[in-house]
Amino acid sequence: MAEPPVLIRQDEVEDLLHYKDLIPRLEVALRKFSKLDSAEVIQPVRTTVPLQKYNGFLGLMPAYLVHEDILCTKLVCFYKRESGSTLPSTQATVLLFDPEYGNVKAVMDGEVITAKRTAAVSAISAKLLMPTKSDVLTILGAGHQALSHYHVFTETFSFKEVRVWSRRKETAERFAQSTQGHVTVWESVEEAVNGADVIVTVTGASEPVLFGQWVKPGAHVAAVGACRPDWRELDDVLMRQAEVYVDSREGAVAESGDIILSGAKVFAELGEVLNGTRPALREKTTVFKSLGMGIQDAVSAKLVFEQWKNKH
Ligand SMILES: NC(=O)C1=CN([C@@H]2O[C@H](COP(=O)(O)OP(=O)(O)OC[C@H]3O[C@@H](n4cnc5c(N)ncnc54)[C@H](O)[C@@H]3O)[C@@H](O)[C@H]2O)C=CC1
Ligand SMILES: O=C(O)C1=NCCCC1
Repeated sequence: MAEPPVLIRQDEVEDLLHYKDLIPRLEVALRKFSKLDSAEVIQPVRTTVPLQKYNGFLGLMPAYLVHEDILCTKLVCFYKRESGSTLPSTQATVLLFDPEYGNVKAVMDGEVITAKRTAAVSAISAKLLMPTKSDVLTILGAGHQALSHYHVFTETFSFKEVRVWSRRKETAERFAQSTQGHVTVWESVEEAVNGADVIVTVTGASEPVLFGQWVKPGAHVAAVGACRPDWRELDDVLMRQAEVYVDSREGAVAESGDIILSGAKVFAELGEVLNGTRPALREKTTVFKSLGMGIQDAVSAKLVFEQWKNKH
C-alpha cells in the first residue's frame, strides 16, 4: 500500500526553495516545452472555474514531465480584490504524484511556489531580453509577486535604482520599508517608469495601468498580472510597438487580454529563445507576457520534495 502523502507547510517551502536551484530547472523545462516535438511535456491549458459570487476563479494546472517522471497539479484560487481589501488574492495548493501508482506523494503549500517560480521566470525573461546596460528597475504593484520579483531581480542583476508604484501610496511605502535595499516610492506610473530599463507589472488590474507612450524605447516589460481574456495591464500602443514573448503561445492566445484584445502578435516563447530557435531582440522594446504554467509548478514541487526528503 502506498505511503500517505507528506504535508509540506508554507514556511518549509520558503526554506527549501531557492532561486539558484530553481532557475536552471525552469530553463530546462521551458526549453523542453518549446521543442517542436514536445511529447516530453504534457501540459493542457489551465482550466478555470469562475467564482462569480466572489469575483474570482479556481484554476486547475496539471502537468506531466515524461522524462523526469514528474506528475503534478496545482489548484489555485485567484480573485480581483477591491482597493484596501485584506483578503488574499491568490491561494494555492500543489499535489505531487507518483505517476506509476497514481497516489499523492506530497501536498504542499502553493503560494510560495507561485510567488517564486513566477518571479524566477520573469528573471529569465529579463536575462534574455533587457537592455545590456540596465540601471533602473520599476515595479508596478506592491503585493506578493512584487516582493518575490524584487528579491530575484536584485539577487540576479545589479540595478542602480529600484522604484515602486502602487495604487495606494501607503502600500508602496510599506513595501519599500520591507525591503533590504533602497526602493523609491512613486505616486504616478508615468513618473515611475520614466527612463526605466526594466518594468515589472504585478498588479491586480483589469484595465491598462502601463501605457506605451511612457515606456523608454528598448525597455523590457515583464507583464505578470491580467491573466484573463478580458483583463489588461498594458495598453494597445505598448502591445503593438513591442516584440511580444510569452511562456506558452497556446496559453497566451487563450488567456491573455493584453494579447487577445490588442491583436498583438506573439513573437516567441521564452523556451524558443533558450533553444536558439527564435532570437532575443534585446535592442527592441520587449514585453514578456507571463501567465504561469503547470510545468513551472511541477519542477518547483519536485525540487521542494527532494530537499524535504534530504532533511527527513
Ligand atoms: N503570471 C503568473 O504566473 C502569475 C500571475 N499572477 C498575477 O499577478 C498579479 C499580482 O499577484 P499578487 O502579487 O499575488 O497579488 P497581491 O494582491 O498580493 O498584489 C496585487 C497588487 O496589485 C495592486 N492592484 C490591485 N488591483 C489594482 C488595480 N486595479 N490597479 C492597479 N493596481 C492594482 C494591489 O494594490 C497590489 O499592490 C495578479 O494579477 C495575479 O493574478 C499571480 C500568480 C502567478
Ligand atoms: O500561474 C499561476 O499560478 C497563476 N496565474 C495567473 C493567476 C493566478 C495564478
